[in-house]
Amino acid sequence: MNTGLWRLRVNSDFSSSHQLRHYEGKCERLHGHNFIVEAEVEGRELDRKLGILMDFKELKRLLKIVTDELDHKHLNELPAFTRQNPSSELLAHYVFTRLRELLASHPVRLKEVMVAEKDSSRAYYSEGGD
Ligand SMILES: Nc1nc2c(c(=O)[nH]1)N=C([C@H](O)[C@H](O)COP(=O)(O)OP(=O)(O)OP(=O)(O)O)CN2
Ligand SMILES: [Zn+2]
Repeated sequence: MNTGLWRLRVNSDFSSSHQLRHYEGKCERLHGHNFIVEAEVEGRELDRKLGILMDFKELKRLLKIVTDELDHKHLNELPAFTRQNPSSELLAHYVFTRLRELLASHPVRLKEVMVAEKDSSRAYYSEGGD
């Protein structure tokens, strides 16, 4: 059964402080969030014996490597965010780029990453237009 498209979605989280430079309002001041992250991969070929696209365990392990890089940090001090703001949008871009590097040897395509400061405020990043 190797037709069609499968998508897998896993999540992780991290707790960090940040401040949005140039923001006119309270978010310019130092504050923190318990960020939630989701990542979705897709692929067309299942492992024939196991019937899985990619082991959820492995996908979660790789996502956790990335969220651990952000956990309990002041995000503005990380090299990726000394010049650009650690907004949800740019955090989603950061996680996407790092996770895609870690997925290089796996037969899946990273489709989308979501970062949420809270359940009601989510930013999504993807590439390729679909
Ligand atoms: N598009 C974005 N907008 C905002 C971002 C962002 O990353 N992308 N970030 C912030 C701040 O981080 C701020 O901390 C958001 O705080 P929040 O508590 O969500 O703001 P509110 O108090 O207005 O939320 P309520 O849910 O209405 O209490 C701001 N914007
Ligand atoms: Zn914030």
